[in-house]
Amino acid sequence: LFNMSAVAGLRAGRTLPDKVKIVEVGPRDGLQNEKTIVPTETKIHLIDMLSASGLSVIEATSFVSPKWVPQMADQVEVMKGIDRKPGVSYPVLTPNLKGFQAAVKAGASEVAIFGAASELFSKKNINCSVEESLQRFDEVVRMAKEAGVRVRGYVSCVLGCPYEGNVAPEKVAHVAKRLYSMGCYEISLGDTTGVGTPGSMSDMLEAVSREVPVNALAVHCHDTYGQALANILVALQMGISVIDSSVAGLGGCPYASGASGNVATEDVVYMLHGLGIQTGVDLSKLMDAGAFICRTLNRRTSSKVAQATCKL
Ligand SMILES: CC(C)(COP(=O)([O-])OP(=O)([O-])OC[C@H]1O[C@@H](n2cnc3c(N)ncnc32)[C@H](O)[C@@H]1OP(=O)([O-])[O-])[C@@H](O)C(=O)NCCC(=O)NCCSC(=O)C[C@@](C)(O)CC(=O)[O-]
Repeated sequence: LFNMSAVAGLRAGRTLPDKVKIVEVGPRDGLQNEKTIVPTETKIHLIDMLSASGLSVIEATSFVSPKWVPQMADQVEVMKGIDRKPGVSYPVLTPNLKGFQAAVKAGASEVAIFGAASELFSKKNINCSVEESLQRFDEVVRMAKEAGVRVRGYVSCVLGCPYEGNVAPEKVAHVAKRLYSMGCYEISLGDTTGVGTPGSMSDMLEAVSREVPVNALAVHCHDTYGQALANILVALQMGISVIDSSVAGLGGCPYASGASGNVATEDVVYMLHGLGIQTGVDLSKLMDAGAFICRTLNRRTSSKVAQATCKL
């Protein structure tokens, strides 16, 4: 169904990966901003439907303050309730040691720390400066190493900040390098408000990949300006093979007003399969998961693929 010469053209002189790992962030990034509290059973059912679709990484919840993000207050029950499929990783966000300890107690074997390339965003999101956050994260990573827990690192605002505007690629590279040096196995670069374009994505990735090996990088694109798939294609062409996305395009960040959801996982999978890139994901089952959560939340899917095929 896809035009081989166009695919060959996209691949020309580039090394598009044969396989991509999708990090599904819908149950966490997608739901954290929902105004009404989503029942715990719904979250658990969504995660189980997502694992049944073949996704191998599903970010399940956050161990953050319930005063800051009330939607994630049932994190322990979610971790207890999910049917953990062998071979599937269920990372959770942990901003500090308190969150890390609670996550491990709840059975997490992978966590994510989340910093930013912008001072004001850091303050609004986790109530500390970028440097203070890196010191906190260092403690978390050290304890995680002792406990045999893998740590992923996020950098937010890599292509722009809702409070500071432009963010220099060198700033992103600096934070990414610090997270990688402390021991994060993967660094996810977040275009938190979806302002980036293929041009700014390419400039930023060039700067970051001078400091962090490209095979340790992931991109995390919000689709606010409709640029996410184009930006992801640029990342693939630059050798990145880990893509974050959210089923049905759920989400937005509570500390980045106006940010729409992540790029829809369905749309990413459709594009990757069209490029002949393996994901291990069954698109039809994934769309069932998207239809389930949209029906339950009474919201419209943001996935163009789901809209086109009427799996709403
Ligand atoms: C980091 C803090 C906790 C600092 O918040 P703080 O108020 O500075 O923390 P504190 O250490 O002063 O403690 C204040 C209270 O919070 C409690 N507390 C302290 N830590 C925890 C914890 N881990 N879990 C539960 N409770 C905690 C602590 O026990 C205390 O409770 P009190 O004595 O008042 O009853 C807060 O700012 C917070 O929870 N922020 C989370 C914000 C968040 O989740 N944002 C969304 C995720 S980031 C994102 O979406 C972007 C991303 C990753 O997707 C990538 C992208 O798109 O860019």
